[in-house]
Amino acid sequence: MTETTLCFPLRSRDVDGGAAGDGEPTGTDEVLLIEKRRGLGAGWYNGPGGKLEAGETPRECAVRETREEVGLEVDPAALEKAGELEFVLDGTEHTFCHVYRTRSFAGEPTASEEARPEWIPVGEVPYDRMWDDDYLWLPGVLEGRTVAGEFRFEGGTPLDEADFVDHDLEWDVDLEANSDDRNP
Ligand SMILES: Nc1nc2c([nH]c(=O)n2[C@H]2C[C@H](O)[C@@H](COP(=O)(O)OP(=O)(O)OP(=O)(O)O)O2)c(=O)[nH]1
Repeated sequence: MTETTLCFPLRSRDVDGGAAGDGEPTGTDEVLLIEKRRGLGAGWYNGPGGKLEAGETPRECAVRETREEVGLEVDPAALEKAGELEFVLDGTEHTFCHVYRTRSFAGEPTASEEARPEWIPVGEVPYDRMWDDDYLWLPGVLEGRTVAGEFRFEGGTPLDEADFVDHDLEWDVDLEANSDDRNP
């Protein structure tokens, strides 16, 4: 079983010209996604993230991966735990993923060998170019909700070539109580 993280940085954008065309600013939320260039899920959009290193907490991992992949410095204390997702492959737990969101970060996203970053309005997230389960949980996470989910895949490794077959989801769970961390 691999323990991983995902981090979804969010920002508000003021856009001129509301529906009424009265020039009133309208807020729209954007999320920083990456187009993953290599490894598991290459070619698909996702949040920055990756595998925990030895001795690292999930929160530390989310901060490090976001820095390494897109050069954004997120504030660990302000990372909000948004989800805990289990990916099961052929009946065996394959990956446990800690999901975070944040509005507190510094710097400008920059492309790396691993990732091409892109700010995308939350209503325009390209679910057809993401993992097959993401449309089930990411919209709620981007709205500020918390989720615990199990997603079952079949068809052997690698996980990103297996078929997504079914899932269980629980919303508005108390993740802080579970704590950051299955890591001792
Ligand atoms: N959004 C989303 N992310 C997923 C799903 N399944 C899954 O493993 N992930 C995440 C967990 C990890 O953050 C990421 C896997 O990337 P990774 O960075 O660990 O894998 P990699 O092979 O590129 O690893 P590395 O060589 O860079 O260490 O994908 C899914 O169904 N949806």
